[in-house]
Amino acid sequence: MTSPIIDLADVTVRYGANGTLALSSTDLRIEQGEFVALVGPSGCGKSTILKLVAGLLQPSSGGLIVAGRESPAGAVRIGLAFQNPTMMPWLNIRDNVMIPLKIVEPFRQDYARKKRGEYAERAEALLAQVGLAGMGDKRPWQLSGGMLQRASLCRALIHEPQLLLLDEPFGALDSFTREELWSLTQQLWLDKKPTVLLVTHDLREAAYLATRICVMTSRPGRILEDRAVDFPRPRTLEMSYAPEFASLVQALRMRIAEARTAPVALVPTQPEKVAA
Ligand SMILES: Nc1ncnc2c1ncn2[C@@H]1O[C@H](COP(=O)(O)OP(=O)(O)OP(=O)(O)O)[C@@H](O)[C@H]1O
Repeated sequence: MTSPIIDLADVTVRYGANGTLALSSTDLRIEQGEFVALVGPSGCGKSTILKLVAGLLQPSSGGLIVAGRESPAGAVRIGLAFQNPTMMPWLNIRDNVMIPLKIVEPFRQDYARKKRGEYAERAEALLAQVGLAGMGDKRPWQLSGGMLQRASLCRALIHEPQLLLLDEPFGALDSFTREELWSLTQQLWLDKKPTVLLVTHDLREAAYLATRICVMTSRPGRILEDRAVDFPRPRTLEMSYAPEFASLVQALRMRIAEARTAPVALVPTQPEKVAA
């Protein structure tokens, strides 16, 4: 058996001394190439897990291993996309997409030396793949929300991350655009098979995209239920209206409703450090 790319073992996160206990006794193992959706009541700690895995936060107690290391920084190439695709307004879309290549090694050195043209072509190819052919010269304010989110996906993928962290990336979009981007995200995952951790409130989205769905308890969050999603690929919107798909979504909805009304009181079992 291979070791997991992400391994949280009995993790606690408290924000500030005597502050919010966001996670308690949280265990989560994710194997390379999985597409895991984290769902649960609002404020249960989903984004906190993403921040831990991204290396933006340290556990107050418990163990965190990402790609075999205790510190995620530098352990693995990570791509990030959030609900609000923040773009640098002074850069065009192509240059925004290329930002990770200017920052992340080994691309950084080559970017400075010789490969800018080659990288620009890579950005254009990705933009074309997400339906933004010819948009590279536009400024962020010239694009719609859906177009910006597509560009943000390109930026998350341009440096070929082994780990893709998505925090409600489609939450602000209308339902038609959102569903288009599900299909696109599925295709991008099938092409390169990065490990994906997706935080979402949209249970249809989770069922459409994920190989596994982890339902969390209300805060302090931990994994309440861990379900494999076995629908065949590529999944289609038609499939998302089939009875077995609808019953999965309904079961998840019920589970989250239970988690909201019956908060689980948990006491940390190990000495805590305090998160910033
Ligand atoms: N930097 C911080 N300082 C203090 N408390 C925080 C901080 N970040 C998050 N929290 C608190 O920790 C808890 C978990 O937050 P987190 O953002 O991880 O939840 P979430 O499940 O992603 O929420 P939502 O579904 O509403 O986006 C919440 O009560 C939140 O208010």
